[in-house]
Amino acid sequence: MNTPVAPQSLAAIALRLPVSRGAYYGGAWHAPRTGRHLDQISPGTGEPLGAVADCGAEDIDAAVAAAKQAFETWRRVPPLERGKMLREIARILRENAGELAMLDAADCGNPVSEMIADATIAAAQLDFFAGLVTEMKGHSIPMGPDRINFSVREPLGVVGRIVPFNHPFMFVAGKAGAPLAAGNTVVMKPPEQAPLSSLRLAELIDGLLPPGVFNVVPGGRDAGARLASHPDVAKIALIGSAATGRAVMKAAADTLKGVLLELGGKNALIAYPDADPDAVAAGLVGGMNFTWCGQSCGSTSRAFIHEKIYDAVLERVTVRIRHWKPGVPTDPSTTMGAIISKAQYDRVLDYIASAKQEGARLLAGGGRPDDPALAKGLFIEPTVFADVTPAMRIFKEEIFGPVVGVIRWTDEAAMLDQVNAVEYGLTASIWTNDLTTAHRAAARVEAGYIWINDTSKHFLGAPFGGYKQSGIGREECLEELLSFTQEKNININLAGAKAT
Ligand SMILES: NC(=O)c1ccc[n+]([C@@H]2O[C@H](COP(=O)([O-])OP(=O)(O)OC[C@H]3O[C@@H](n4cnc5c(N)ncnc54)[C@H](O)[C@@H]3O)[C@@H](O)[C@H]2O)c1
Repeated sequence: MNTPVAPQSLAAIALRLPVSRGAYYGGAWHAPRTGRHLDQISPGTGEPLGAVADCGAEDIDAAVAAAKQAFETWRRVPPLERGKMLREIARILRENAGELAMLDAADCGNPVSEMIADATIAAAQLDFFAGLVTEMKGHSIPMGPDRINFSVREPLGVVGRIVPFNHPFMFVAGKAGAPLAAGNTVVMKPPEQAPLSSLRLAELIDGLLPPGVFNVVPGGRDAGARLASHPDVAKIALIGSAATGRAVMKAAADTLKGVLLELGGKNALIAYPDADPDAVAAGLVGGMNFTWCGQSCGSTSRAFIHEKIYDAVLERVTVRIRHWKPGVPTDPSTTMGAIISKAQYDRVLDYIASAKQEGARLLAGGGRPDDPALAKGLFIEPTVFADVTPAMRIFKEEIFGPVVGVIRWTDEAAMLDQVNAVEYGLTASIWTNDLTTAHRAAARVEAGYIWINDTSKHFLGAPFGGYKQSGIGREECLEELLSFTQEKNININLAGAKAT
């Protein structure tokens, strides 16, 4: 169960930075062998949050060695015992949800009020996979009266997990659930832009699991690349961009390890003429996840609105969008946070400039907020462009920022071709009151996760993942657990070990 935290109690939570700033592996803290550190800056205020180890290949090697050794112990821990330990971690996350939310708000710029949900979602994921440990089942296969044939599922070994900045804590904690439940050990590489909550997690759960079972190695591309290519890593799972997905897959190829890839999206919202313009407007702004500046893989950043309701929807969008106002992320009343880094901030502004230049009509936002209290942070207003066309950059490329492009359509077949004319295929949101239309559109859209008359929500147990270049594999479901196992078939000759 989620523990709700009232805004007034959030305001009472002090920002508590982790004391440990190195790598956590083998159940202990280690200074980076690279000798390098990265300064952490709060995106909302520009305040320094201290330096964190910038680990590299040597650190990954040491962590993988510790994880490899721990695998021999962890794989023998009875499944229900493993589940019990994961549930205990989930309990600790809930108990410290406010503190962890405050830390992520300061480090990654998402509003603290929403980051509480991240901690509780991570706890729910751990509970979910803890409950699935006995579903790691094999089968028995009929082979005749004098034989028994059956298969069992075993863990893979050391699993490498690389995660991005948009939900640092939720990913670092929640994504450890499936591989650990299945009996693997994990080397986690948190995002270099926001590693503090992962270090705090390691501090909070230190001693709960046998040493080396769960390891955290902060660093950037070097550390990630070594994890992907390491010969003793049995599987590599990435949440990140399509470009990084390609690099990870190439690095994994040398040792033929499996990959699980959750990548980017350029997702479509499709509104049919029978849909209520007000509901569509709410879906359009809600689906953009402006709370975390659109920095969400599932954001529906291309809205295809039928011409019959186009003007009515846009009119309502300009009203509804006022709910999202950039503000200091650690302030409990803030509804929209800051952009993660200067590089990403410049990138988003560049996309806004390109849309203006290419002839899109700016409907809302389009630049920095003018509030002087926000002058030191990386803030961009929620931005809507109307009259976007397929030739424009903002139609095709993932911005990963608070910018949505609205496209007018008349012909369904042509519209669906445009929806599918991008390299991505992660989510889609379809708005209509007609069941036949909804099914027809859902069948045609090339995406792995589709909402009808809804947006953004994830349903634990339902497979989440992408078509095309949005990824390989499915998460948040039983298949995720099974993807961290391998099947062994055993054939018994009942005649016994006798000479014939
Ligand atoms: N499908 C999903 O579930 C999902 C969820 C959240 C974010 N994302 C995607 O993540 C991207 C935004 O995050 P980002 O900008 O941090 O992505 P990114 O790909 O730049 O970085 C993601 C992680 O990969 C690491 N990395 C970078 N280069 C690497 C390399 N060559 N080898 C190994 N690791 C490497 C980074 O250090 C980071 O930890 C967007 O494309 C977004 O859509 C996808």
